[in-house]
Order: sequence, then C-alpha cells, then structure tokens
Amino acid sequence: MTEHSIGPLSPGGPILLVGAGKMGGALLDGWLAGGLDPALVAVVDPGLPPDVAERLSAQGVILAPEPGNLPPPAAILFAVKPQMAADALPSVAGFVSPDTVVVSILAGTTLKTLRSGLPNGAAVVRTMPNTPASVGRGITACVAGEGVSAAQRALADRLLQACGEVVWVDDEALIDAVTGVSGSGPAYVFLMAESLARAGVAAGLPPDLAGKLARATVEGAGELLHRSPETPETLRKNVTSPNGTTAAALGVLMAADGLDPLLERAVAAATARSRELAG
Ligand SMILES: NC(=O)C1=CN([C@@H]2O[C@H](COP(=O)(O)OP(=O)(O)OC[C@H]3O[C@@H](n4cnc5c(N)ncnc54)[C@H](O)[C@@H]3O)[C@@H](O)[C@H]2O)C=CC1
Ligand SMILES: O=C(O)[C@@H]1CCC=N1
Repeated sequence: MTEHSIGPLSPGGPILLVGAGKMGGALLDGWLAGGLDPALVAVVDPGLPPDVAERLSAQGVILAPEPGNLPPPAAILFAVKPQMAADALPSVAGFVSPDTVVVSILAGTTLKTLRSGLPNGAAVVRTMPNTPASVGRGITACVAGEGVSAAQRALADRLLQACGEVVWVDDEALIDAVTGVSGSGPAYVFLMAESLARAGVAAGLPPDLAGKLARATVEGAGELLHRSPETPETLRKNVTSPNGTTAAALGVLMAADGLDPLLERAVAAATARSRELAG
C-alpha cells in the first residue's frame, strides 16, 4: 500500500511504462494505488509474466500498445536494465511526441545517451528511485534535461511521488553518488539484517531466533527513524548507556577501521559503477 495519493490526474495523454520489472512494476502499482485511472496507463514489456499481464489487463491497463493505436503519451517511464537501453530506446522513440516527457530510471544512463536515441529536442528527466517505492516509501532523485517544461517536470514529480519522496538536483553528475547512497542503499540495510543474524548465530543464538531478532531490529529501528523527529545520532545515543553493552559494540563499529570507511568504500564502488555504466 502506498501512503501517497496522486488523486485525479489529467496528464493530457496516457502514461506509458516501458519495462515493468521490479522497479517499473513498483511505480505502476504506486500509480494505480494512488488513484491514477488504469485506462490512462499503458505498458510495453515483452517479458511480462502472464499472471501479471492478466492482472493488469483485468484492471483496465492497456498492454503492448503500438504508436499507431495509442494517443501521444504525456509521459513515458523508461525502466529497462541499462544494458537493454540501446535495444529498447527505438521503441520508446516511436511513442515520443513534442509534448511527451521521458522519465528514465536507468542506472548510469546519461541524459546525453537517452536524448541521442530519441527524436531531436525530446524532453528527458533522469531519475534514481529505490525499491522501498514498492511500499510507498521510496525516495527518488531527479535531474531535468534541456527543454523540460515546468508542466513536464511537475508531471514527472507527481508520478514519482506516488511511490514516496522526490528530490531534484541541478547537477546530473550527482546522480551517480545518489545511486550509491539511496538507489543501492536498501541492499546495504538488508545486508545489515543478514549480517546481524549471522553475528547472533556466532554469539550462540539458534539461527531462527537470530534471524527473527535481526529482522525485527532493522524493521523497528527504521520505523523509529521514520516516526521520530530526532536525528539518527540522537537515536543512536538513546540506545547507548555509558560504559554499557552498546558502547562496547560501537567501539568496534565506530573505530578507525569500522563502518564509516567500509561504507565509504561501498558507496564509492557503486558510484564508480554508475559512472562506468554511462560508457
Ligand atoms: N532494482 C532496483 O533497486 C533499482 C533499479 N533501478 C533501475 O531500474 C531499471 C530496471 O531495473 P529492475 O526493475 O530491477 O529490472 P527488472 O529486470 O526487474 O525489469 C526490467 C524489465 O524490462 C523488461 N524489458 C526488457 N527489454 C525490454 C524492452 N525492449 N522493452 C520493454 N521492456 C523490456 C524486462 O522484461 C523486465 O520486466 C534498471 O535500469 C535499474 O538500473 C533504479 C533504481 C533501483
Ligand atoms: O544495482 C543496480 O544497478 C540498480 C541501480 C540501483 C539499484 N539497483
């Protein structure tokens, strides 16, 4: 369930999703749960599993449209794997009209690459969402390419807000580091739950109990962070009694070779990979 309602939206044309996998599908679910009329939504994805196609079709979503039988889309959400971009861009290009805004979520794929595969002067927004979008709790960072109008930017913003928060940056180069922090970031948190469970087993707990405790701890800490106005630092200090158990653990995690340098290397690796994907 999304917390975000996009309510009645008259985008001036359909919204076309190209690539309805994990991220594209999450955005689509967010739009439908947020109140977007399914008759205004079209999906192109040759790999759509039959059960998903059946569900979408039953909801009234238009499947596998051709440029000739779909009115010019107000927005095209481009959500294939970066490695499929070159193959898929021509089919996106076929749907682009002068008023269409193309919103890409492809890691690494630059505005320049996207624009080079689309009709001259196409309006393109490059974004980086994350998988908590599937529960309406994502965060997406966006950068608008040349010629994107205020109305096109507002439409992109509204579509992405169906799945969580949206922030805009002016400098496209920041999107690689955004990818390293929030795009890939949920995986680091899930790994934390896995690692904490393994550490619990190493400390003598039965695996089932360690897994349950670790999962509930990550869930609960995330929810507390969500609901509390306090900073992460204050919430951490609230757990830490002087000379107590947490202080003992934090002595390890906050040491010179602790979590900071490890995460710095991890985020730098993701950022570098995002730049590499640009080719
Ligand atoms: N999974 C994640 O956490 C995030 C992914 N992204 C980006 O989202 C994009 C999609 O990633 P996922 O959803 O994880 O991948 P996915 O593999 O789940 O989805 C890709 C979808 O594209 C479809 N597809 C392949 N070729 C196509 C074509 N020519 N035309 C239309 N559809 C086609 C596939 O059938 C598949 O359903 C990637 O570019 C990735 O960089 C961005 C932020 C987070
Ligand atoms: O791993 C990836 O390349 C994508 C982009 C951010 C999250 N998943």
